[in-house]
Amino acid sequence: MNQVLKQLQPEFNKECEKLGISVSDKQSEQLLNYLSSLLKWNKAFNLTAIRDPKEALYLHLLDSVVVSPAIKQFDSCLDVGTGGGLPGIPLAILNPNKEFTLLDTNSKKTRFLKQVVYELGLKNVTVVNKRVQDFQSDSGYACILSRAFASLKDMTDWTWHLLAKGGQWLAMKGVYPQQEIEELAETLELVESKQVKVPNLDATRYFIYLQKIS
Ligand SMILES: C[S@@+](CC[C@H](N)C(=O)[O-])C[C@H]1O[C@@H](n2cnc3c(N)ncnc32)[C@H](O)[C@@H]1O
Repeated sequence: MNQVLKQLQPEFNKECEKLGISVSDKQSEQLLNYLSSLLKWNKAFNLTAIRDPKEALYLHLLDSVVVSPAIKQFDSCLDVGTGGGLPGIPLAILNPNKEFTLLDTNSKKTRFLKQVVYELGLKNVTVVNKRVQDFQSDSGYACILSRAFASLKDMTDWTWHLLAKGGQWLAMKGVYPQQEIEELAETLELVESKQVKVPNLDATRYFIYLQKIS
């Protein structure tokens, strides 16, 4: 593991505890090993603009960890436009009993993800290299989530066929997406919007839950 991250591990564990998110020693190791790989392979795979380990710890890892309580009601999740695995990999580490599919159209990124899943021994993750519009699933997903992916309209249009009956979309947004909500089709409804504070992140996070109107 990256030595700077190793030194930051107690701080990371404390932040998780303050957030009320329980992280075992093994999960903490896996989370930091994942971040370490992301930073190590960044140059080769072009995974993130953030290069500083401490910044990445807060802006990537903790920003993903805070999603964990928000998906507790879902047993299967599709992380669409997952990039280097955010928030999908941290969520899969923290929720070994849920199934995660991490999808991205960029084959370099999915190659990195397959390697990470293998190295961390994650049995609950499937990595898919496809445009989401071309991806099919038999049973669909209870939750389709995304971080920094697309407008709410594009996200829901492109993944409409992948949501299981009774499922919900969960979009992570940096500002409240009033305009995007107004542009949504009448066949969709806003279930809930939650404001979430991420440690060391000046901006507020908004979790937007959407569902189909039946
Ligand atoms: C800005 S990155 C965000 C990555 C990650 N979710 C994060 O928060 O760091 C958006 C990702 O969406 C992927 N993407 C864009 N359009 C896509 C599509 N139609 N289907 C699948 N992936 C797509 C891109 O390849 C890119 O990796």
